[in-house]
Amino acid sequence: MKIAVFGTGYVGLVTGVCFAEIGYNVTCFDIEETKIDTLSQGKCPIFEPGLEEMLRRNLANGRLSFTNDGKAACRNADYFFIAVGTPEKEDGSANLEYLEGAIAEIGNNLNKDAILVIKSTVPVGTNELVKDKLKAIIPRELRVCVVSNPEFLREGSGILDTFHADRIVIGADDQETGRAVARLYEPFDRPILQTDVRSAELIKYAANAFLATKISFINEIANLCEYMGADIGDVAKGIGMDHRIGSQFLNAGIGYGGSCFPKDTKALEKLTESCNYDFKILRSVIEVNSRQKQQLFYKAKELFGSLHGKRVAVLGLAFKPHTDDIREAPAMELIARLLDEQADISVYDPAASGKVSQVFGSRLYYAENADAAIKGADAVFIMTEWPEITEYDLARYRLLMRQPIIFDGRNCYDVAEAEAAGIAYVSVGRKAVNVQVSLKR
Ligand SMILES: NC(=O)c1ccc[n+]([C@@H]2O[C@H](COP(=O)([O-])OP(=O)(O)OC[C@H]3O[C@@H](n4cnc5c(N)ncnc54)[C@H](O)[C@@H]3O)[C@@H](O)[C@H]2O)c1
Ligand SMILES: O=c1ccn([C@@H]2O[C@H](COP(=O)(O)OP(=O)(O)O[C@H]3O[C@H](CO)[C@@H](O)[C@H](O)[C@H]3O)[C@@H](O)[C@H]2O)c(=O)[nH]1
Repeated sequence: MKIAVFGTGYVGLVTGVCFAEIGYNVTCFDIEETKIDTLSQGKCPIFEPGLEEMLRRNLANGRLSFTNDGKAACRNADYFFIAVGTPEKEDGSANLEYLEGAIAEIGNNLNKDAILVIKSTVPVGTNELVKDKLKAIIPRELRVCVVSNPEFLREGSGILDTFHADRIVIGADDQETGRAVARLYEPFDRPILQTDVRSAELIKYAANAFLATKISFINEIANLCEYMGADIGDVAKGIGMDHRIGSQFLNAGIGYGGSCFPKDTKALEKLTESCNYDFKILRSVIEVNSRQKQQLFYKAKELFGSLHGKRVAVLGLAFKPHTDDIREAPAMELIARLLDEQADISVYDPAASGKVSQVFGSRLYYAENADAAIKGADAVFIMTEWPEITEYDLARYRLLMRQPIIFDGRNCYDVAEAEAAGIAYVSVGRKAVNVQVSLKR
């Protein structure tokens, strides 16, 4: 049995590697030649602990291979897993051009009956369009069934999430095809939910929209805490202890980023237009997030008046720890604003500096470590809660900065400790100490 995976981005790579790990024969195809070359040499272009070892192991045992030859990838494949990107278009809707490219490649090279499984996040109704497109290209005697199998892994923990998935959703209009895909997943021994195709497509958007809602909700409560003199740490803990609410995704901060929540919430909003439905909560979630991303900057502006010529250090650039992904990272938006203000910026991230330098080039100073970034700074912004940043000794800010002022978007430090250390400390949803600032309304 042969599995062909289309797309070797994060999802495609983790899917291919994990299927090989449980014993399947997997060929991964991508249109990017350099990516295929790198992967064929056992080098992982993505930062994730453990992924490169698993990649190498399965290359060596012959279960995993990479190619940019579409014909070779398709030949004799029983299952096609589509994991190409579905990025945001300018109007917020999902761009399906990569999906269309993959479908054309498969349609033109198919040589036997197969099952096509769509892992990419796609608007409701896309699987049906894919089915129609394929039907129009493939030889009449061949049969391809299309199945929706949305992916729920998180960046940085993709392998763990695959082997410990809360659920595997399989949407098929033909029960037998759905069961065939379910059997493929049996070795993972995780709960499987079989649904119709449209429900599976919507589950993906609904899950991301719900998680984004939880984040925007707690960020609004954090803002209320600042106005009302409460502490978001205690409030989040107090509500999260109710099992009906749950404690996860209640970390207030500088808004959600990454390659999924921002694009998928906007795509779902766009999708509601097609049925003329006003999804009021979702619209607010998006708005709240965009305002939240600006809060720390506004607080700094209020404090300094002008940031022109100020030495500013940004600690943490990735949209979250344990990844080098900077897509929609709050730090990127902050840096753009600081550059507009003509601040003098040094940055540090354990993994993402290389990617940031491809965007901002020599306009930033890329420090080797946190010490070098904050040395001589007038202000520090903490944007990603990497362990080495959350564990960074408070006393070093006093020692190394020109004046110890921290804008902490991830609530890394205890407020009382920052106060006792004589640091001007501004965090989210907690009282500012040794300084006075207010929120942007
Ligand atoms: N990144 C995540 O954590 C995550 C999690 C769940 C779901 N998703 C969804 O999964 C999909 C893929 O996400 P990603 O982050 O892996 O994307 P990505 O943009 O990192 O990678 C997509 C890959 O597809 C390749 N590609 C484009 N056209 C192709 C074609 N015709 N044939 C073969 N390969 C082609 C690109 O070269 C690229 O390597 C998206 O729909 C995304 O929304 C992503
Ligand atoms: O309490 C929280 C939790 C997360 N975030 C932020 O939310 C964003 C997304 O975080 P996370 O969900 O951990 O990362 P992703 O890798 O983007 O994963 C999400 O997006 C994927 C792509 O669709 C889905 O598959 C996953 O289930 C879903 O969690 C990041 O900016 C986090 O900083 C918060 O601000 N507060």
